[in-house]
Amino acid sequence: MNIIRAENYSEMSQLAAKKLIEQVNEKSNSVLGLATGSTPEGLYEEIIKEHKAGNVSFKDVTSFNLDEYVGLNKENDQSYYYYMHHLLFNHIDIDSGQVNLPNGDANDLQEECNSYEKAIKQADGIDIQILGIGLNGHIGFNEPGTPFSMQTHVIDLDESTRQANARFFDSIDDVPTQAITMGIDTIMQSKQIILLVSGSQKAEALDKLVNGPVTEDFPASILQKHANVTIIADQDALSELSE
Ligand SMILES: O=P(O)(O)OC[C@H]1O[C@](O)(CO)[C@@H](O)[C@@H]1O
Repeated sequence: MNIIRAENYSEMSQLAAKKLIEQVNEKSNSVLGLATGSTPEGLYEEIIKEHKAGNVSFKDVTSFNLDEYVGLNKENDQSYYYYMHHLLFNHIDIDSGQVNLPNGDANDLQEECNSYEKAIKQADGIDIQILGIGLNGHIGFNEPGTPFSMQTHVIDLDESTRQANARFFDSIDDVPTQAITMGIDTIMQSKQIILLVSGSQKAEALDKLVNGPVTEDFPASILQKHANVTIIADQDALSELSE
């Protein structure tokens, strides 16, 4: 794993934007895997800035997001559909027909998972996947104990994940109990992975990801087995990393 040390959140976001923009400028029809949560917000701000400065175009790009809450429709301001459109897609020239998120409001969730997985394969896989990490080691919404062999599936959210994400909702009762997420196998098939980590509260998770055993009890540990992973972390997140 390649580890890039950033001074702070802002530098982490700039370095990540640079990598993603390089990818798109090299291959205009890149397939991007995108993440939500607090961590990539700065990355999306940087991308918008660079796009507005004329340094990158997304008109031929396809995107697939990692996950979506079950039961929230697209208009719900807590859905990841809403997040992605408001924080990124509405501000760049990506074709709205080329952006993909799982539909957490689908009648048949299993069918939705199957067709999402199929769409990724039909796009010839993900060129570059952006990841954050949960405090419990989740990537996407693959909670501890999720088999590494899983493809896109419905997951019951850990109570700790619901608590961690409650900050975005009016109350913990409003946090969905399930999500659709790309599986670990789906994520591992990405050609390149960029994982962003910021803040001292993620320091222990980062150390476990890099130095701990590869185990389904800590899903992010599987990244040790991927051939092309870059971790971009800020000083606070790096504070517990044993060399
Ligand atoms: O960046 P945050 O908000 O700490 O979230 C960490 C991870 O949790 C998720 O938001 C899912 O809970 C992931 O998409 C994200 O990478």
